[in-house]
Amino acid sequence: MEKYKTLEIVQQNPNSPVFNLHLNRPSLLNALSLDFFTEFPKALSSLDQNPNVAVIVLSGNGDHFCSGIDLKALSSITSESSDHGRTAERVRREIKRFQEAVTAVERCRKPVIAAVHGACIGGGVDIITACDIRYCTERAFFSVKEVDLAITADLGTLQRLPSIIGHGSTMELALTGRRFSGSEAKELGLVSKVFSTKDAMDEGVRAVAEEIGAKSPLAVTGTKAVLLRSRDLTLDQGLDYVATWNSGMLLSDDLVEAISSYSQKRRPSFSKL
Ligand SMILES: CC/C=C\C=C\CC(=O)SCCNC(=O)CCNC(=O)[C@H](O)C(C)(C)COP(=O)(O)OP(=O)(O)OC[C@H]1O[C@@H](n2cnc3c(N)ncnc32)[C@H](O)[C@@H]1OP(=O)(O)O
Repeated sequence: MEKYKTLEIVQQNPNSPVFNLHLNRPSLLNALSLDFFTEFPKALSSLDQNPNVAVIVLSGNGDHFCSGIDLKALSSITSESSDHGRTAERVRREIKRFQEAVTAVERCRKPVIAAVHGACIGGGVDIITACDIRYCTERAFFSVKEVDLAITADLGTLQRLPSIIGHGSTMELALTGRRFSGSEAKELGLVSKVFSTKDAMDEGVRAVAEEIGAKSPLAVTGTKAVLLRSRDLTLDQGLDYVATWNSGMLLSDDLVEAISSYSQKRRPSFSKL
């Protein structure tokens, strides 16, 4: 397994297709450094390419999920030179690079589940809104904090959060930057479930991930791909897209196995992707 400065990949059980990806700068509450934006897409791509991986669980080492952009990294990308045009072009390129790093979660064919405890602030919210499923603990707290740093949030929250919790709630959270709790995140639909403790969340999320990991990899990756694509299409275009997708993917060994295991009353067994 590759080594990273800001991340850690753990396979808890060698027979399991569930891999954990940990944000790993716990002394700085997993603040997102420049290295993170290079390493995160690399780590996701390596998990995506690894046939032993079916599901990825993203969480934070230490007491918090993520305290947002590393405030030192932020000052390094905005440092001024005398040429405003060139400075602006460089800053734009950096923002695009950071955006691509977050979008790597969506580019990964395999489901990525966010498990949030403690703080999930700014860039942390950008990351979890790109994830496929979100859970948190009772002590988790969230903030779309950018407005308080005089920043228009630019790594995906303003684009992805509305389709998760609606335009009005996104506007209110992004304009106020206020902190909200795990239970409010559940009420809003940002997370699917709130667990009482981190241990309970780790166990509950692992069970969900194992359940998804035992399903047809073709159907799981197809579901992720089609749902994400359909978000940005009209209904008719989305239906057309899935018809074309399934004309290529439906007639698979997985379909034969799903039907025969059902009639033989046994658990299906699918080959890796
Ligand atoms: C181009 C732009 C791209 C992206 C932009 C993204 C925007 C954002 O992400 S906006 C959000 C930025 N983050 C914040 O404003 C959060 C700052 N942190 C906090 O508010 C608090 O740390 C806390 C999360 C509420 C937790 O508080 P507490 O438990 O009291 O811990 P602390 O003592 O404050 O922190 C411990 C240690 O970590 C350092 N630290 C925390 N957050 C960051 C950070 N984001 N960047 C750098 N360092 C951070 C903090 O300074 C402490 O370090 P010491 O050396 O011990 O002082």
